[in-house]
Amino acid sequence: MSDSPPRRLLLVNGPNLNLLGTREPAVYGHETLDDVVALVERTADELGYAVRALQSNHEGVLIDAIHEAREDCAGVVINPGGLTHTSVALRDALTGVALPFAEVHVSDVHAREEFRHFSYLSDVAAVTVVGEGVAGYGRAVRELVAALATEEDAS
Ligand SMILES: O=C1C[C@@](O)(C(=O)O)C[C@@H](O)[C@@H]1O
Repeated sequence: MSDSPPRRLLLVNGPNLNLLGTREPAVYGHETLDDVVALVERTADELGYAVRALQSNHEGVLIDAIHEAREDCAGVVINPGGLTHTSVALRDALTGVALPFAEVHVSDVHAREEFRHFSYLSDVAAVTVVGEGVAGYGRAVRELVAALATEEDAS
């Protein structure tokens, strides 16, 4: 009999997302990173999941946290910030631990500069939510948990 998967999600916010609320409010709105964490915790809690939240401006710190999540998390909700458009290493970390993940962007990256249109993560993400503001993190949690349930049913 296999152990049931842990009821915990890792929430990862990458570079510059600590500035949410004051950073380019016309693009990212007025809600803060604390608001993001509270929303993700509340939504996950309703679905029976705990959350470990991490924000870092350093790619290696994000990669280490993703590696560690393999030990005790069922999935990852990640806004990689600018690393979305540049980081093969972050993609490799996520595919390497083989945890289903939801990619979130507060802004509509497809309606912005062309260099934001490409994501190194989207084709391997279980869920992608773009341009719904901070509320998009809530949707990402719900859709990721639904994907995890489908996976569990199939196993
Ligand atoms: O830092 C960010 C934030 C972002 O991921 C978003 O949430 O809309 C979009 C990225 O292009 C940008 O570099």
